[in-house]
Amino acid sequence: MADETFDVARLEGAVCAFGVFDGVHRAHRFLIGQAVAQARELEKHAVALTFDIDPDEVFHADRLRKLMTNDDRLRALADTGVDAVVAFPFTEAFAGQPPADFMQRAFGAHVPRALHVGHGLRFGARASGTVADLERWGAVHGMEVHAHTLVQAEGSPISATRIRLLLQEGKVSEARDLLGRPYRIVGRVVPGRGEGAQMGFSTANLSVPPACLALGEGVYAGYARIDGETYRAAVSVGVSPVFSGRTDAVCEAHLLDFQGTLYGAALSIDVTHFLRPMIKFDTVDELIRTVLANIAWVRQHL
Ligand SMILES: Cc1cc2nc3c(=O)[nH]c(=O)nc-3n(C[C@H](O)[C@H](O)[C@H](O)COP(=O)(O)O)c2cc1C
Ligand SMILES: Nc1ncnc2c1ncn2[C@@H]1O[C@H](COP(=O)(O)OP(=O)(O)O)[C@@H](O)[C@H]1O
Repeated sequence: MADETFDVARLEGAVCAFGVFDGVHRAHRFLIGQAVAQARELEKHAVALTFDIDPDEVFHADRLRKLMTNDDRLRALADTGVDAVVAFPFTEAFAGQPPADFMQRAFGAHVPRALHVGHGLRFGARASGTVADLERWGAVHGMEVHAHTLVQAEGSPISATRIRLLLQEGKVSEARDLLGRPYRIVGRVVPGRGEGAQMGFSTANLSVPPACLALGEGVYAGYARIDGETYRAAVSVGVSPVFSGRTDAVCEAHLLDFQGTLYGAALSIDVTHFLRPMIKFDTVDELIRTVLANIAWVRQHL
């Protein structure tokens, strides 16, 4: 695991990969791999350089659908083979500077040896800074800039936006191909209406901020992790239409072979299969029969 002290002094002479890196998906990991390879060759530090929060949280909070929480993103970056992760504080004052000021503030005090970026990178006020700006600044200050074409899958670039669209449609296995790992839901278990147990299947209600639920409505299978233990799980995403008005849970999970209480626990679920859309059943009996059949499917296939 890399150093997570986020000390900007670590940029001095380092070979950096620079980006937001939501999802830390395959194209991100390729880019970071390029930086790590050059760092090893030059015997310099390899640094993943990012922001502490996703810029979209500041500028597009309304339509935000992140692939990862910021904590998970920083942890995943630390796990890519770099020596350190450096996160700039993403404030409007810092990120909203004209490109020239941004580069001076970001890199002026501790000039990196090289910066690896995606060729479409934008930064600074109104995202007006481009790779060409970085190259000009780099030429003056002794910082190489390597702009990479994004890794492609099935003829088009892998991007966080593309993965978000797949997830919104419930296409978890296509999303997994691009992410390089299953999509993960992270949340805390909160009390629900207390009716699940009577229906024959307890469900842990997960509190997940809408911005952190990129997955579309539907019923899924996956692996839930709690306190280092893994359980197979049947998961519903979206407010139950049968109980709409009486529940606001956006994610519920039944953990197979778990007994006990989960209230307050941090739960993560790696979602591996789409089972079916959410259904507005006419009767609760029909709902119970269908969910029990979904749970049986998970028992058999996972
Ligand atoms: C695997 C699974 C699938 C579900 N599918 C549906 C569904 O298709 N339609 C629906 O209205 N609710 C669905 N639910 C939600 C259940 O109705 C809900 O878990 C139940 O009402 C218990 O709620 P409570 O925990 O708040 O008491 C599903 C729940 C799970 C765990
Ligand atoms: N196998 C299980 N899967 C999920 N939650 C379980 C399981 N066994 C026990 N629980 C506990 O039961 C709670 C859910 O019970 P439930 O009757 O559905 O009420 P609630 O309305 O609080 O969701 C969970 O939050 C968890 O603490």
